[in-house]
Amino acid sequence: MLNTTINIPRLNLLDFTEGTAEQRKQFSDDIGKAFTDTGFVTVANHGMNKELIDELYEVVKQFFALPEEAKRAYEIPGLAGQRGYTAKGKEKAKDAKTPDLKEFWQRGQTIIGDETLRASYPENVEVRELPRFNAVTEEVYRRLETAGRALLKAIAGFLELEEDYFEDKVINGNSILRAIHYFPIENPDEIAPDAVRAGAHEDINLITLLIGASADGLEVLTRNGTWYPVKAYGEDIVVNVGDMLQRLTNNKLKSTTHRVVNPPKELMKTSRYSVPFFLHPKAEMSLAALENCVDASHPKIYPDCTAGEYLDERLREIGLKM
Ligand SMILES: O=C(O)CCC(=O)C(=O)O
Ligand SMILES: [Fe+2]
Repeated sequence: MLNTTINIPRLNLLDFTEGTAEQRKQFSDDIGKAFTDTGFVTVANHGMNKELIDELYEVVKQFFALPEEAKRAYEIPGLAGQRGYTAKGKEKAKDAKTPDLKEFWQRGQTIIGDETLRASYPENVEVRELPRFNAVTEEVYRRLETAGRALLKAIAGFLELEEDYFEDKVINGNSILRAIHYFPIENPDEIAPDAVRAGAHEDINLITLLIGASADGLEVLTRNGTWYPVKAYGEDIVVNVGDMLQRLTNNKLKSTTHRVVNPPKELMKTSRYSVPFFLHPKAEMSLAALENCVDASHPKIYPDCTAGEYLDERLREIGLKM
C-alpha cells in the first residue's frame, strides 16, 4: 500500500495542564496510544507564543550568520558538543558513514543552588556578539522543560505510574536545547552521494520537543518501511519518544526512526533551521525496564544501565565523543 495513514495526533497541552479529570485522562490515553504506535504527536498550547518563537529563529539565524572563525571560537574541546558550537562535518547518524549536512549550537541546564549538581554539568557558553541569543535560548529552554515535564506526567498516567514518577529525575536534569542550521549546498555535485541533512536515527533521550522547523524535510519511518513527512500546524511543536523512554518501557513506547531529507535541487541553496529540545534525566536515573512493562509475553529486552552510562555510549557512536 503506497498511501499509508499514520497516527500523529494533534494534542492540546491545556487539556492536560488545566483540564478536567476527564480531559486529563483523555490526553494521557491519546499520547500513550500514539507513542505505542508511531512514537510521534504534535502539541498545541505548549507555553511559547509566536513572538518568542519568531525571536528565537531571528537570533539563531544571526548566530549562524557569524563568520566561521567567530563560531569556531565557541567550540569547546572535550565537551563532546554538549555546550556551544559544533561545526559542519562532525555529527553523523549512528550507522552512517558520512556526516550530516548541518552545524549546531547546544545549551544545557542552568542550576540554581545545589553546588554539587552544578559542578557536575559543564557551564553554558554565552555568545558575546549576540546578548539576546543567550537570553532567548535560556527562556525557550525553560519553557520547553516545563512543557516536557507536563508531558511526562501525562505519559506516567498512561504507564500507570504515579503522576510525579519522572519529576525528581528530570528536575535539574541533563536536557539539551539544540539550535540546528542545515546549511545551503552551493554545489550539490560536490557533496558525497549519501550525504543528507540528518541521516535516519532515533533520539537518545526520554522525549524530544521540536519547535516547528523553518522548512519541510522531517520524515518518520512507518512500519511498512515507507517514509512519511511530519508537519506541525502553525506554532505547534512535534514531540517524540527517544531511546531512553523506549528502554525504560521495554519497547512499549516506540522510539521511531526519523530523518531530515535534502530539499529538491532548486532549493539546495537555501538554509533550514530547527530547534529540538532533548529532554534528558539526571545521569543517575536507572533505565532498567519498569516492572509493569515486563511479563511472560514481553520478556525483558535490555540490560540495566543508568541514563549517564547510556548517553556516554551513544555519544561515541555518533562521533561526538572520542
Ligand atoms: O531538524 C529536524 O526537524 C529534526 C532534527 C532531529 O531529528 C534531531 O536533531 O534529532
Ligand atoms: Fe532526531
